[in-house]
This record gives sequence, structure tokens and C-alpha cells, in this order.
Amino acid sequence: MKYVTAGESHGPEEVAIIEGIPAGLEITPADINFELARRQHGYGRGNRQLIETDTVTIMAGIRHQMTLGSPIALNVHNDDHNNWHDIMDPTKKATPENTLRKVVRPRPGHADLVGGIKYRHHDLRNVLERSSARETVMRVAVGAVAKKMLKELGIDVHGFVLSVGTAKGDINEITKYHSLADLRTVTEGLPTRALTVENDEAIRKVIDETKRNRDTVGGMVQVLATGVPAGLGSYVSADKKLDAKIARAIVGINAFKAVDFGNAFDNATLYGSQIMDEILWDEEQGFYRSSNHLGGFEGGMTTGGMLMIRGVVKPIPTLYQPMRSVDIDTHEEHKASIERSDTTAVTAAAVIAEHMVAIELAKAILDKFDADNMDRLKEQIAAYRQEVKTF
Ligand SMILES: Cc1cc2nc3c(=O)[nH]c(=O)nc-3n(C[C@H](O)[C@H](O)[C@H](O)COP(=O)(O)O)c2cc1C
Ligand SMILES: C=C(O[C@@H]1CC(C(=O)O)=C[C@@H](OP(=O)(O)O)[C@H]1O)C(=O)O
Repeated sequence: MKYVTAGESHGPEEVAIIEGIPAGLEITPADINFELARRQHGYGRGNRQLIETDTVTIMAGIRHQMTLGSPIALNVHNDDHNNWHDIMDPTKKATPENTLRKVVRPRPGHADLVGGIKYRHHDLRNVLERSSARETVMRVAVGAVAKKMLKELGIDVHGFVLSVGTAKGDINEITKYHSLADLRTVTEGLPTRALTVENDEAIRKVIDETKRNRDTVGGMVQVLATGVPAGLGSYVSADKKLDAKIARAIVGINAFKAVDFGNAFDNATLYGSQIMDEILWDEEQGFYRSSNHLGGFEGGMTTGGMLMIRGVVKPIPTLYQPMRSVDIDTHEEHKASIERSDTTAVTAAAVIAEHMVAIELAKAILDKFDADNMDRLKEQIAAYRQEVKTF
């Protein structure tokens, strides 16, 4: 399975094409719109989310709500494009009027300056339109298809906010669970529960204070995946390691600067005896572990335990009290430009991370098994699960 996205933040459309999804998977626009709505939520976002109602249009690859095995094409309209029609018109040449909102004072921490140097863009809007996290709407759309497929194979993926700034979320206790049954108990009622940041007083307070200070704040998210069979990915070559692919997928999300498995950042100071997951066996389960400190990976392969992936999201680069920058036309010192912006986007980031993990898991499954047809895929996975259990 592979996918590509296209789209500028204030351009007409966001687009994705996915190739390699098996035939016979039921997909409705509602499945995708549900996830798109989750990405739009989150206390601390700017006014853009009030303009958009992200809604998918299925352009190809699905007939009568069933995938055909052919490439799937998805679109999401940028409602804000109406306000940027002339500025972002793909068909008209540049004029003094339609380049009025030229950006020449790059924002530290955003892609503006380096993107401009690299592509010889002297209007940094040509950079920010694509480097914007608006594009993640399509990664979530693709991930929604992946999640639907995984769900049918008995695999669940959930993303949560662990903290925003110094405030820890009230769902932090989830990290100590390591079995599917445990997870199901605590995640009952998701995705509403995953969005409890909206009601978490400590987190709201941090965001309110940050906004009052005209500053921005980041945080930490976690993605858990249950029902994942042992043996996805491989130790045989570096580029086959699934934890490495997931790390890439997470750090590939705008503003993610760190990723770990289990609680690896904390584990840096512990002893081996405190973090290896002892191997046990019984008739009913086959091999299982006494704990899940390593987050469900050994040798780049899934162990059969719950996957536990954390990501650190840096604070939003655009500041309403801007930092020093330099005008790229005059080379004079100036405050960085201000674009409409979020105070924080950690809730959205958790949803995006969840979908990126789903995409990587779907790819790993489709690499390992015959991916032409959903029913055949289910049969193979059931047989494989049985083989693992009786090893
Ligand atoms: C959901 C989401 C929303 C974001 N919103 C903003 C924003 O409003 N303003 C901003 O400057 N950066 C925002 N960012 C972060 C930038 O997109 C990101 O920092 C930038 O593309 C530079 O890439 P890097 O941080 O990965 O190096 C957002 C990121 C995410 C994940
Ligand atoms: C549009 C989205 O996020 C955007 C990501 C973003 C950035 O620089 O990354 C900047 C802001 O763009 P705008 O100036 O249009 O408000 C965010 O709103 C979205 O998530 O749908």
C-alpha cells in the first residue's frame, strides 16, 4: 500500500490517492468524516477550524461502498479557499494585486526560510502553503481507510493527549495497561474520551495562559494499538524494521520532534532488569509477556503485545508576539511575520499520529499477506494468528 497527497492550505482542494487497499473493504464517507471531525477538535486551535467542515468526496476506487482493489482517490475541499480565491488561483499569472499577501519575514521554527532558499521562492507563501499542517487532513483520510481495514482484522489504534505544556492529561493512567482487555476497559466511549482535553481544567488553564501571553505550547501524545499479531516488520534489514518505519511516520508529522516506544525516554536511566519483558507461556495464550516496557517491539518486529508509541510535539512556531527575523528582500532585521495561527494543536496531533500508525500497520500487514481481497486477507491472518499461538 502506498499513498500520495497534494494540496495547498488555502488552495482549492486537498487530495490523496491510495494504492494497494484490498478489494471488498466496506468504506463510507461517514467512516472518513468521523475521523476528519476528530482532527478538527481540540481546545487552543485558531479560527481556521471554525471555517472548515472537513468532508470527504470519494472520487475513485470505491463502488457501492466497497473498495474495488483499484487506486482510491479522495478529496477534501478547503472552504477557506473562498477567502483566498485570487491569491491562490492556480490559473492566473502573478500580479501586484494577487500577491498582496507576500510573506518575506520568515518565522523561526517554520519551514519558511529554508524552503525559500531551497526552492528559490521569494514569496514565502509558496512554502508555507504546503508546509502547513493543513495537509494532515488527507493523511487522516488515508489513515481512516487503513483503520477501517485494521478494525476488520481485529486491530484497534487509538491516539491520546498525554500532556500539554506542564499539564498532564487525566488519561495518563492508560500507559500502565498492556493487554487488549485492559485497554478496552479504559478506552470505553472513545473517541469522546480521547478528546477530554476539552474538559481537562489543568490543560485548558495552560492553554489560556499561553494564549494570554501571546505564546504557543506543545505537548506529548501517545498512540496505542491492540490486537497486532507478532511478527510484523523484520530484523533482517534496517529498512524492514517496523518500529523504525513508525518513528519516521511520526516524526514526519508537522511539529513532531521526538518519538519513543514503551516509555523509552524514561527507560534511559533504568537497568536492564527493570525494562525487559519476561517471556511466559501457557496453553491458552501460547507465548506472552509479564510486562510491556518495550512498547510491543523487539528486533523491529511486533511482539504480539500492545504497541505503545509516544511523540513529542513542539510548540507552534507562529507567535503573535513574534521573535527576531530578517526580511529576505532587504536583509534588514524585522520581527517575523504573523499568520493566523493555533496556540496549540496537540489534540489534533494525537489524532494525526493515530492515523499515521494505522497507515504503517496497514502497510506492514499488506506487505506480509496476500492483499488482493479482504476475505482472503482475513483467512490468512486468522491462520497466522493460530500458527503464532501454537508455536
Ligand atoms: C495539527 C497541527 C496544526 C498546526 N498549526 C500550526 C499553526 O497554526 N501555526 C504554525 O505556525 N504552525 C502550526 N503547526 C506546526 C507547523 O506546521 C510546523 O511546525 C512547520 O510545518 C515546520 O515543520 P516542523 O515543525 O516539523 O519542523 C501545526 C502542526 C500541526 C500538527
Ligand atoms: C488548516 C489547518 O491547520 C493550519 C496549520 C498551520 C500550519 O502552519 O501548520 C497554520 C494554520 O493555518 P491558517 O493560517 O490557515 O489558519 C492552521 O490553521 C488544519 O489543521 O486544518
